[in-house]
Parts: sequence; structure tokens; C-alpha cells
Amino acid sequence: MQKTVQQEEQERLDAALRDIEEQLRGIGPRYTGQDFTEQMLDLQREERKNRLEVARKEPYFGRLDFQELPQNTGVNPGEPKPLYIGKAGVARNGSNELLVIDWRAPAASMYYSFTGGDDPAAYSSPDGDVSGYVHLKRNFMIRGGEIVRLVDSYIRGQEEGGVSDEFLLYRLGENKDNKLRDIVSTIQGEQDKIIRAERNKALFIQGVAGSGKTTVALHRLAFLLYQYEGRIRAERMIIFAPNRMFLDYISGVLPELGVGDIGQTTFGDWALELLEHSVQLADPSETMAYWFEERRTIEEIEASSGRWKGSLAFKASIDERLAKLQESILPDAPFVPLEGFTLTPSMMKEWYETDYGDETVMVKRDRLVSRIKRWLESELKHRGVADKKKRSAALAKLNSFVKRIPSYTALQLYASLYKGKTALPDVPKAIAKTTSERLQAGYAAAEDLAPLAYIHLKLYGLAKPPFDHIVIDEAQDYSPFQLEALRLCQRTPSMTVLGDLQQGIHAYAGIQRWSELMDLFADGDTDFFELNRSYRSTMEIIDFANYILGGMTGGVKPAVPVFRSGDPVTAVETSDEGWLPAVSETVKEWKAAGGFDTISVVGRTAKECAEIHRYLLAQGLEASLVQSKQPTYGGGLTVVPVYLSKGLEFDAVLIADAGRANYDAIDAKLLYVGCTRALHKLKLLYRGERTPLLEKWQG
Ligand SMILES: Nc1ncnc2c1ncn2[C@@H]1O[C@H](COP(=O)(O)OP(=O)(O)OP(=O)(O)O)[C@@H](O)[C@H]1O
Repeated sequence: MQKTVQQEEQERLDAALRDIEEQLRGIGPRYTGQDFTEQMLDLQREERKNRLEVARKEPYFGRLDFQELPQNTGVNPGEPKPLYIGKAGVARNGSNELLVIDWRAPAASMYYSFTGGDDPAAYSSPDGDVSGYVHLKRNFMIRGGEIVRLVDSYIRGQEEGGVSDEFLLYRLGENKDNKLRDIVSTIQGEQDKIIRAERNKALFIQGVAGSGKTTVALHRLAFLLYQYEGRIRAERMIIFAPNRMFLDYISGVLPELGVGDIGQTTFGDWALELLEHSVQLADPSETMAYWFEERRTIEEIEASSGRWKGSLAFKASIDERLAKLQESILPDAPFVPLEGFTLTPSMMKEWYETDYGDETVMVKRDRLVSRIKRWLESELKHRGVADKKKRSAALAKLNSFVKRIPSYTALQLYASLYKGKTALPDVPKAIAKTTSERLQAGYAAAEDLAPLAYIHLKLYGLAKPPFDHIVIDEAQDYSPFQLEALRLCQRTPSMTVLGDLQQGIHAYAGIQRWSELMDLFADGDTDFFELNRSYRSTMEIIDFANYILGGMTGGVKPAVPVFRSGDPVTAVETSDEGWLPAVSETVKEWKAAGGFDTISVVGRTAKECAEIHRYLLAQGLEASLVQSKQPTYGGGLTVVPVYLSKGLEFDAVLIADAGRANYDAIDAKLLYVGCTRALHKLKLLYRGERTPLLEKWQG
């Protein structure tokens, strides 16, 4: 009897797994001796073992049959060869022949970029461009050594010749837990272009909610490490995310891709470390409370201190102050510690400018001071000055001379911008007052950290090696000044900067246009990508979210759904008394239906969430409340303020109260963020009048 495709593939999988097991058995115990060569060999064995262990779980997820065309015409192409593509490349035991090719390898790029049709496909390899025909694209889902799903998304010469989305749709239809996952088996062409984009540029990615920005950035790191092995190091890459909970949420992806050691931080934590914790961060929940717990007007947002301090105009004032400081370092009078001893200003200038050329201003200043001290010691010795009195008079003169050479910490210089004679004339009075008081109490607000970090870097430089690559997530919330500070930590721009202007809910601190950030770089050092397809939510949810943004001006781009249909979105009115029972009933109903692993009740404010949370607990529901300083997100049933839900996703979302009192016309972005967290199910309750954003919605 003829074997089915599934049986043939299962046999091949069994053989691959046997090979992998055999190789794993062949790796002996770890070397613990002192021999350096043996230690290096041991490290290589460990790396191989890690790769094999990744492969043992799921050796591959795809197969591409490729018939390479010879470079010189007239020669017949060979037979199509199957390429099995997995998370980790594995060679056959005892040979160089590849059992599985790594998803990041040049040939594997066709698996992602090939869109069907009879024309040749191509990829770039280190030996030049390779082209040929794709005959088959097959997707597998392998669990516990068994092929549980096999889908051919392209067979040459069959049907319409396009690549089908069936496998992608199947994956998108799955439930989510409390961690973001890798997507190697279903990376889409437009995402693959970003992942494989060249290294020495600042890539800016504008992507709608759920377009895979965060996921793509993480895959890009894994790609860069593979492609530029030895030239880019994991310890010199860093990911900036908005908060600790978000970092916890994304923390699974890189290990799944076999990548470790990449720093993950928030701008605040990074800046505080750079400043050696010379200042404490004021509680960010106060800022959140100010902007989100009460109503704020557009005028208040535009006049916010965060916007002002994040601006390039403020940076220009700081640059001027730094230039003045630089000029004031060199003494213009000679140093005469004793009669007949003279150190001329021109000598000091020569040391300062020639000997310490590229160092930052305070480093140069400190070296100059040490040099003056050494000069005095050697003069005293040289001229045989033994008299104690004379020596101590000379040292006293030295002390008063060097004291006059200005010395600043970042904090001192920053504080001087707001107070006293040195205050900048153009700082708005209210900003100067609150900032000064805060700094005096030993605290900085988030908005102070970019200028502080920038000043520190300009004064003292970077104590650590520069970053090889920087990822900034939710970059629409960054000010130009923040990015400028990070730019100082790199020799060449190599960044992935991603965000969504349509989710720019921290408008009091962030940007309105990407050009505000892109203009910081030289022409040719940036690239811009747009991701408009949304993979997270069903068509119904995306259409609804697009509707919310529909009334907004300013080049809003609707998200394009993948053709995945689900339940219609509903909006239900409740009375004040019936509101909390309605929230709890909905949750109970969803739990009883059993179709969702993660459910979220999204509230407008922390206060509203606390109220809902208490009620749900009293109803015997196990719910957790997300708060602003939370380090982890546990999944299950959560109650979360809408402004903290950004970046997360849930199988089902209930917007607790979409009434007018909660979401006014200016809150479109906030409601959009809340609604686009949902994968499969979205419902809104509202008390009293509906938000004007949904006034004409026919749901
Ligand atoms: N190619 C893909 N295949 C399968 N799933 C994908 C793909 N691209 C994205 N996803 C899924 O879509 C969801 C959204 O991804 P991600 O959180 O990275 O998007 P985002 O653009 O950062 O979203 P947001 O701006 O809303 O935070 C995730 O569940 C991710 O696994």
C-alpha cells in the first residue's frame, strides 16, 4: 500500500529525531579543567548541545522544495531539493550535510518571502545571488515527536498558484497565555524584510496594533546575532520597553529562539544606572494619575513639562551651557605656587587639548587637575624644596587654584539650569519651580532623565562599551531628547525603533510625527517601514477599532485584518446599579464557555479598576489587578487600567465602561488601545450615554 504524505514525513521526522538523540548522547560531560583550548572546545560543545536540545523539541516547522538554477545558462537545473527549516540548524551526525537549516540562513529567507507564482524565486547568499524554482512550501506542527498538523501552502502548478494562509490562520486562532511567543513558523514577507534589514541603520517601524512590531524586533535581534556572528555581541544589545511588566511579558521570546544575554530595561532604569543612582525616580504612578485619572485638555497636554523637556530646543540650550562650561575650564591666569614657579596657561592648554583630545569635558578636567598636581610635585622635587612651610604654602595654592576650575556632576549642572543666576531665561516659571524643588529633595521625574543622562554622557562619557544594537519599543512615547541620549551610546546607528502613532496615549511626553525622531540622524542612516496588517485580532475587532479611530485627523491608517472571522463586537448599556453585576456576569459567562485562557476587564482608571477588582473577588472570581509598578503579568483573569494594557493581549476583552464620562472625543487613542488588546472576543459595557466615539456606530 502506498504511504501517505503524512506517513512519509513522520518517518523522516523519526529518523531526524534519532539522529539528534544520537548526537546528544555523543556529547560527553562538561570539561572542568584549566586548559584554555579545552575550555573553548567545551563552550562549542555546549552551544551545539543547546541547538540540539532546541531541535529535539521541534526539529523543524517548514519544508521548501527548491530547484536551483545554474548560473551559466544552457546547463539543466538539478532535481528540486527539500530544505527543512527549523529554529536551530543541525548537521547530520558525523557529516556536514544539513538535516535542518536555521530559519535565519539565507536560503530560508525564501520560505518567508516567496508569495507564489511560477516565476523563479531568489535569495542572496555570501557567494552571490541564487535563483530557482520553488516546488513546494509545506508547514508542520510537531508536538512530542509527532506531526500533529501538516499543511501545504503552495504546490507548483496547482490551483491559483498563490501561497495560502491556512496555517497562519490556524496559529492566529489559538489562545494566548501570559507570555508573548515566537513566530518563526509563520513570519510574513513584510515582517521578514524588517527582520533581515541591514545592520548599520536606524530602522523606524510604524505598525498598527497587533502587526507584530514587538515580535519582529525580537526576531531581528536573533537574526543579527546569527548573521553578524562575532561582530555583534548579545551583551552589547539592549531592549528598551515601557515598563517591567511588559519586559516580563516578552521575556520568553528570545530564549525560545535560543538567544540569551540580551539586556532588557526601561529608559528610567537605564538612566538611573548611568547616573549611578545619584538621584531617585519620583513615583511614576503620580504622573500616570495626573494624566489618566482625571480629565486633561489638549492645551494642558501641549503645554506639558514633558514635551518641553523632551524638545530639541531644550537640548540646544543645554548644549550652549555645556559649550560655556567647556570654555571656562582652562585657567587664563598662570599658576604660581611659589615665587619663581610658573605654570603658564598655554602649557595647560596644550595638555588639555592635545594630550586628552577626544575625552569628555569632565574627564579632561580631572586629568588636567592631576597633571597640575604632578607638575607641582616634580617641580618641588626637582628644585629640592625641602622646607615644610614652603611646601604646605604651595599645596594650599594648588588647592585654591584647582578649586576654581569648574567641576560639575550631571545633577548639579542640570539643577543650575532652573535656579539662581545660572537659570535658563526661557524655562517656563512653573516648570522651573517644580523641577527645582523636586531635585532639591533628591528626586527626578521621568521627564528629567533624558536631559540628565545626556548631560552625564557629555560630561563623563559612557563607562561601558557602546551598544552594538538598540531596540526601542513603544517609541511613539519617546521624546527626541531621549533618543538623542541613546544615540550617544553608539558608534554607528544600529537601532530598531518601533511604535504606533495611533497608540500615542502619552502625548504629554511623546511625539506626533516620526520625523521628530528620524531627523536626529544623518540622511541615509535611517529606513522607514510600515506594517499595516494586524495579526492579533479577528476582522470584527479590527473593523471596530478602525471605526473608533475613523473620526481622527492626521493621516490615520486603518489596520488591515487577516481574514479571520469571529463573533461580532457588542456594546451593551447598563444602569449604574446594574454595571458591576453586568461586568461579573460577562466574565462568568466567558469562563463557563471555557474557550478563553486569558480574559481582561479593561477599566478607564486605576480607581475604577480597583472597584471592579473588589467586586469580582467578592463574587468568588479569581482575578488579579494590574498596577503601575507591577513586575509581572500572570495571565488568567485580570483587571487592568487601559493605559497600562498597551503592548499586552488577551483572548477576550471587556471594556468595563465605554460611557461618555470615561471616553470623550479626545480619548480615541485610549479606547483604540483597549479594544485592540483582544484576540477573539470584544465586548463593551457603558453606563449612561455612550462615548461620542461610538455615537453613530450601528452595532
Ligand atoms: N507572522 C505572524 N504569525 C503568527 N502570529 C503573529 C505574526 N505576527 C504577529 N503575530 C501575533 O500577533 C500578536 C501581536 O504581536 P505583537 O504584540 O508583536 O504586535 P505589536 O505590533 O507589537 O502590537 P501592539 O502595538 O498592539 O503592542 C501576537 O500574538 C503575535 O504572536
